[in-house]
Amino acid sequence: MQTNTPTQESWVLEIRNMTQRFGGLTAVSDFNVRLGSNAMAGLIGPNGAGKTTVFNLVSGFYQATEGEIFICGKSTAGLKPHKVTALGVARTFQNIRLWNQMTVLDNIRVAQHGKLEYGFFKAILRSRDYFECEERIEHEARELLKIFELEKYMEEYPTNLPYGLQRKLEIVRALSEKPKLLLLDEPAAGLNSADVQELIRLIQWIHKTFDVTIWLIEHHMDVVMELCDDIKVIDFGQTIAEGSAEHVRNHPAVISAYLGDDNI
Ligand SMILES: Nc1ncnc2c1ncn2[C@@H]1O[C@H](COP(=O)(O)OP(=O)(O)OP(=O)(O)O)[C@@H](O)[C@H]1O
Repeated sequence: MQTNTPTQESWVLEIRNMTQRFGGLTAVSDFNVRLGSNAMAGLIGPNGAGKTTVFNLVSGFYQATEGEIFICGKSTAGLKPHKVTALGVARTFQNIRLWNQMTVLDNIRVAQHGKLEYGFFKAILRSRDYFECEERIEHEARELLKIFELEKYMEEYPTNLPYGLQRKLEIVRALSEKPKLLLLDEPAAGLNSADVQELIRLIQWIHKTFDVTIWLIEHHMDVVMELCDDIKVIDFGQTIAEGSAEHVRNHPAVISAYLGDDNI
């Protein structure tokens, strides 16, 4: 999957020959991908195909059994998730993972602490750096919530928000980390059709407005087909097709993988 044809070093994400085994099960097999800056790509496949495993590998939750992953040319080998985040990867989850004991505002503020410019001692000593940094984080969090029209929920707890807004908040939280690569794992899961349409518009707007590469897993085919220029299809961990929505939709291997599934 190649988008915007940048030079070799400037792929936002490059995965080379990645394989992931869990005991005797090969969840992902010889997987390759290249995403350039500002790409909007999709990863689809039937249940259990290996999609979330790919995201877990890219975001450092798993270390690949074989192969390599590069974020903007830097290898993620051996890096813990927070170090991968620092390289510019942010994600959302299939099942929303917000911090429900914190307010909406604090969810955004805390997410930004991965990129703090002051250290432990400056925090203890309450130095000027500490206060300036905290002020900036608070300001940015408020601005972001305003931009996404969530400011009236700032002091609410996430569970008090309608489900569609919780999904949106999770995306905003991921964006607050200023990622170069945003991984969205089934953002439309559980949404009604009106909310799905709103989500499509939201993702299109984010893509147009922010300098970020978006990679999306989604079971709603209309969402993937409408949003993504480039779609990769996997089944039992193997890549079975890739290309435009039109190409993938009519590919015999894809039709066969989804046979009996009304979604395609
Ligand atoms: N930590 C793990 N340990 C053992 N097996 C795992 C683990 N994570 C995933 N698997 C297995 O790997 C395979 C791929 O799972 P994965 O969750 O990546 O699929 P998926 O395409 O995201 O599925 P779905 O669309 O249903 O979410 C499945 O057979 C799953 O049971």
